[in-house]
Amino acid sequence: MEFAMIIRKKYKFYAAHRNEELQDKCRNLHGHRYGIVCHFEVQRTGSYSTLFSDFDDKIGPFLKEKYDHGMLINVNDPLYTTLKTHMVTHGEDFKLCEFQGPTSVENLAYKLFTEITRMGFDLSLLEVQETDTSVISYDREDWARDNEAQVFSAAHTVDTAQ
Ligand SMILES: Nc1nc2c(c(=O)[nH]1)N=C([C@H](O)[C@H](O)COP(=O)(O)OP(=O)(O)OP(=O)(O)O)CN2
Repeated sequence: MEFAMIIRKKYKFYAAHRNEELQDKCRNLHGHRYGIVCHFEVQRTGSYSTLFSDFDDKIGPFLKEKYDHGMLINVNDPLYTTLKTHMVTHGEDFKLCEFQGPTSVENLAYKLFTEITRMGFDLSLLEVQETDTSVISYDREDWARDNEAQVFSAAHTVDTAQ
């Protein structure tokens, strides 16, 4: 007999960003320790369902490579062009994690949900913690709505290269 259950896995990465559209302290370049909790729906047929390592072997390295010690940046933020110019003129290679819209935690959740789903995992809920006091819970319905609304106008250019 097969039945569904949930496995919860936690990850984290450190990244810089800013909220260029907000008229407060969040406009400044600053950093966060982003805490990610993935709720995966898995099928259980015996003593084991999906092994923890099946998640860790893919998601851990992905977050390390694409996000950790990088900068989340809206490609429409003028700072993006400035950083790209700096990289060319100074021969530096910053880790820029490109968003097609503001780097809000809501948009980060959308992007991560998309990327993790495209890896073949069945996410039912994603929690993203940006600060000590703020966590968002983002589920399948949120993702379906965001896809429908095309939250990023070029939403489906999300980079999933691994
Ligand atoms: N709905 C959202 N609100 C805010 C977002 C967001 O992505 N979505 N982001 C921010 C900023 O990134 C900010 O860094 C976090 O702000 P804040 O909660 O004010 O963080 P603090 O830990 O500094 O809170 P204090 O209570 O002032 O210590 C803001 N809002």
